[in-house]
Amino acid sequence: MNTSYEPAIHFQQVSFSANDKTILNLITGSFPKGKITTLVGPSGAGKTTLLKLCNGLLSPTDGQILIDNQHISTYEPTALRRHVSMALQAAPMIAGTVFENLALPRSLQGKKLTEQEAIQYLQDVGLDQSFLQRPTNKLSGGQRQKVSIARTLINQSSILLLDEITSALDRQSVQEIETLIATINKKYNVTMIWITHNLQQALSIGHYTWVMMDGELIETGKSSLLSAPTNPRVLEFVQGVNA
Ligand SMILES: Nc1ncnc2c1ncn2[C@@H]1O[C@H](COP(=O)(O)OP(=O)(O)OP(=O)(O)O)[C@@H](O)[C@H]1O
Repeated sequence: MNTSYEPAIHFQQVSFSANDKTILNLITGSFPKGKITTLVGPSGAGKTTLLKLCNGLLSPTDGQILIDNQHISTYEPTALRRHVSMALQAAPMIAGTVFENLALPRSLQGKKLTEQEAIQYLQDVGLDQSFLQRPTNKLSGGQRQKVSIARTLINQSSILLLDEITSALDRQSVQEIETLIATINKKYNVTMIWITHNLQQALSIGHYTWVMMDGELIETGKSSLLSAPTNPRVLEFVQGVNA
């Protein structure tokens, strides 16, 4: 990984075990500020576990995690979740309207979101104001993902964790979400860590990539490393995915 970039998140010798099983083993590396880094690797490699360590949903068994140069444990948990937001494949929503879902992050802080602000956030994700009063159970998969992303914008998070947000979507929605993420990344300078099984997506959208296998970080660097891997384990993984 190019060390000339300021890290938004730094892992130093981080390990994580659960039920006597080592899930992550001595992970050291950084996620550059304002850039999109993809996390790729076979199923069970530990990618989601690593993401959960980044926003305090899990705590390391060993090692240190720094968020914006500050030890993760020094953040108050709700402040950390605002600073580091997460969007999931299922885009979980509360029953109710899009507006109620957008207002949720604010209401949890005892604050209000105006309709005008909500419309602005919807525009940011390419949805018009007619969506405001729509029930979330009437949204398509792509629209749900857009609302879920808008909700993270309301937190004004500087770091966004994306866990396979396009894997359940049709081709057109995938393209729309990819464009949206690239636009948000540039517009708000948000650092993004994106788990994807789609190597083409990792190549085209990610600036950097982490390749994980069996709980270890086996390669990091510019995402172009995925197109011509020199590391034999990465090559084997890429050939397996493309087979
Ligand atoms: N709390 C836990 N206790 C025991 N094992 C766990 C726990 N959480 C995760 N694991 C195991 O750790 C490994 C890594 O899981 P993780 O979900 O992080 O992988 P992943 O790379 O995100 O996989 P996928 O691509 O399939 O989502 C898996 O074998 C999983 O079964």
